[in-house]
Amino acid sequence: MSRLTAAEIDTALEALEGWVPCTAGKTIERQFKFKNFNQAFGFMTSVALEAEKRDHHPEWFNVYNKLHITLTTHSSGGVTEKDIGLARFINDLNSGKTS
Ligand SMILES: C[C@H](O)[C@H](O)[C@H]1CNC2=NC(N)=NC(=O)C2=N1
Repeated sequence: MSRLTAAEIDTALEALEGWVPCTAGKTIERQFKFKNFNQAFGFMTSVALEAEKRDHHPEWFNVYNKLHITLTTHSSGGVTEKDIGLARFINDLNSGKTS
C-alpha cells in the first residue's frame, strides 16, 4: 500500500478530530484522557481486538488514564489508508459510534 503525501494526510485528518501528523509526516498521533485506568485499558482492549482483525496495530503509550496512540504503516514507511481507517475506528469508538 502506498504512503499518503503530506497534503493527502492533511485532507484526511480534517475529518479526524484530534489526530495530528508527526515525525515528518511518517505518523499520525492522538492523545486521549479517560476517567481512570479501567476506562483507558478497556478502550485499548477494544482497539486491540479491532487491530488484530485488521492486521494493523497501533503503537501506544499508556500511563494511568492517559493514552498516546501513534499510527504508521511499517511496511510502507509512512501513513497509509490503513492508518486513516484505524484512526476513524478509534474516533468512532471514542464517540460511542462503535461498540
Ligand atoms: C505480518 C503482518 O501482516 C505485518 O507485520 C503487519 C502487522 N501489523 C502492522 N501494523 C502496522 N501498524 N504496520 C504494519 O506494517 C503492520 N504489518
